Amino acid sequence: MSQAFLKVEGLKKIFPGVSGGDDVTVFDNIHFEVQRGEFICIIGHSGCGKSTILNVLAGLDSASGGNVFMDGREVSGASLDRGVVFQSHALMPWLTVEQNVAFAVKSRWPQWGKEAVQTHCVKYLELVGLKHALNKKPHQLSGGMKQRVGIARAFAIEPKMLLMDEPFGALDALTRGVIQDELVKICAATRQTVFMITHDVDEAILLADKILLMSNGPYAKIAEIVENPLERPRLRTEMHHNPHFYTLRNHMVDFLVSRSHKIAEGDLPENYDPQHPPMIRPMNLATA
Ligand SMILES: Nc1ncnc2c1ncn2[C@@H]1O[C@H](COP(=O)(O)OP(=O)(O)OP(=O)(O)O)[C@@H](O)[C@H]1O
Repeated sequence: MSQAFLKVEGLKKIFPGVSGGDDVTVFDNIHFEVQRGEFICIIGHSGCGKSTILNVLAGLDSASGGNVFMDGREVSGASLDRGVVFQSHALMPWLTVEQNVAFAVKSRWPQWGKEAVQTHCVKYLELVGLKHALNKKPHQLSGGMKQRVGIARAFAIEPKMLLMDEPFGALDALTRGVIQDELVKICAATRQTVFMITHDVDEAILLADKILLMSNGPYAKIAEIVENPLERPRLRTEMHHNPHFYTLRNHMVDFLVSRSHKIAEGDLPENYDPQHPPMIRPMNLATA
């Protein structure tokens, strides 16, 4: 069998207790794999450790145990091989839209000339609908436009893996929908491998190939890996007509409102193996 593109083995994170309190094991024994070109979403209640996992994958935080391998190499420290998009767009306010993207592109390909950098930046800014705003400064942009610049910048460095921590969390529903559609298009065009945190079940169904369901902490677990059966291309405005949509949606909502708590209290399936969390296919949920 071929090696997974990203392999997470036995990941554990302990944060030291505050003011002499006990240490907290946020999660332990986390195992999962991501194949090249896959879009993975992770869903779980606040505080279960999703951002911590993402930061470890990005190389911005270190684990207390376990390993992460990407493309056959152990991840240690930040690298342009992994692009990150956070909820806050983190743009440089003194640079224009194009210059913000160009800054990252020049770091990735320092040998490129001015024209090559410009063509590359414009291509990605066009993909997120910002060709008209190349010369604007961040303070002249709406929240949604700023987030689009962050997304264009992350895709433009063509990272081996893109990590997104609730990128649309701060946006209104309408803007969120428009940018989700753009993300669907840009992923289809680039076949980018993505690991994304979201709290939005519908967003995960629209975007993901697989959804990792994380139980509550401490000692949070990857309780299930849900395969998304909805064929691509998916349309936000039509996918609720797919016969699998509500089965999938109800399964995830049910996890969040009830099973995620029960699992945290120790109510795990008898044959649960953290190294191979149950793989759920919604068309046969009853027997999964
Ligand atoms: N630097 C830190 N020091 C101590 N505890 C921390 C630190 N960072 C995170 N934690 C704790 O670790 C746990 C997991 O945090 P994390 O931000 O990874 O959760 P999350 O699932 O991403 O939450 P949310 O959905 O609210 O963003 C939380 O209980 C948090 O308080």
